Amino acid sequence: MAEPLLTLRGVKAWYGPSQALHGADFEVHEGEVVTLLGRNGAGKSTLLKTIMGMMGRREGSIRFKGDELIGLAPHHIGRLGVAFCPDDRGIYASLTVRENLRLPPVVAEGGMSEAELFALFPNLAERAKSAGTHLSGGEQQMLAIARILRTGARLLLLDEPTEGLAPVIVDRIGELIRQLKGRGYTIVLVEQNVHFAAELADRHCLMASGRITDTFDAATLMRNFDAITSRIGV
Ligand SMILES: Nc1ncnc2c1ncn2[C@@H]1O[C@H](COP(=O)(O)OP(=O)(O)OP(=O)(O)O)[C@@H](O)[C@H]1O
Repeated sequence: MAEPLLTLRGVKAWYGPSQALHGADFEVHEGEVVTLLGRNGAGKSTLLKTIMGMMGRREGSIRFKGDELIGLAPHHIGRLGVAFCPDDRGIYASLTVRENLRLPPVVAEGGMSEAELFALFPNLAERAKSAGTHLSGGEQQMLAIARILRTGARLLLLDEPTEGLAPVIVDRIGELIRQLKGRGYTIVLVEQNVHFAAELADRHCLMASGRITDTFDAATLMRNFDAITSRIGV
């Protein structure tokens, strides 16, 4: 098998004096959709933030396409083609949809144009001039994803994209992730909604106490759904 696109070995990270990752090992191959599942506080969001260089202190090794990311600043990691979509979506209330969309710098060729994005997200096209705060939760999530698709990043780190959204919007996001996979994007998805994750991902990694404790392929999760979901408390 080819080298993974992203490889974490013994990754540790701290919030001030408090350690949140305790030696996480994880890898993702190009074109894969992988979920991080686990109880609240297991370290899923922290793992994404650590990959993106957003944790003050981190140790271990994070290799992306041959580059070591530990020690690099977030903007530098972004320029290598990694993009992060935070769970609070990070939409600027005082900016319009179009301004929010144009905020992150383009880092590589092959990002989607505004016209392509507005075709993919017709709701955003209709609201191009509206302020970020006037969007529904679902529209804000779409905008947060659209924004990173413009940059040309090919590794997308999505933190709970379905959180707090109505079932019809959750379905739309699932469909979007499938389309992105079809276009060859690599996606790491933090998800509490295991039903949603189970239908989308190639692989599932369980986290507990700041480590990856198990990895399952999609078929194994489906076969052992009840046992696995009870382990992660959902
Ligand atoms: N800003 C912070 N300052 C200090 N500790 C934090 C901070 N954010 C998270 N933690 C701690 O780090 C650990 C991992 O949290 P993290 O948010 O990564 O968990 P998670 O698996 O994403 O769960 P959740 O779904 O609740 O976000 C927890 O013990 C949490 O209390």
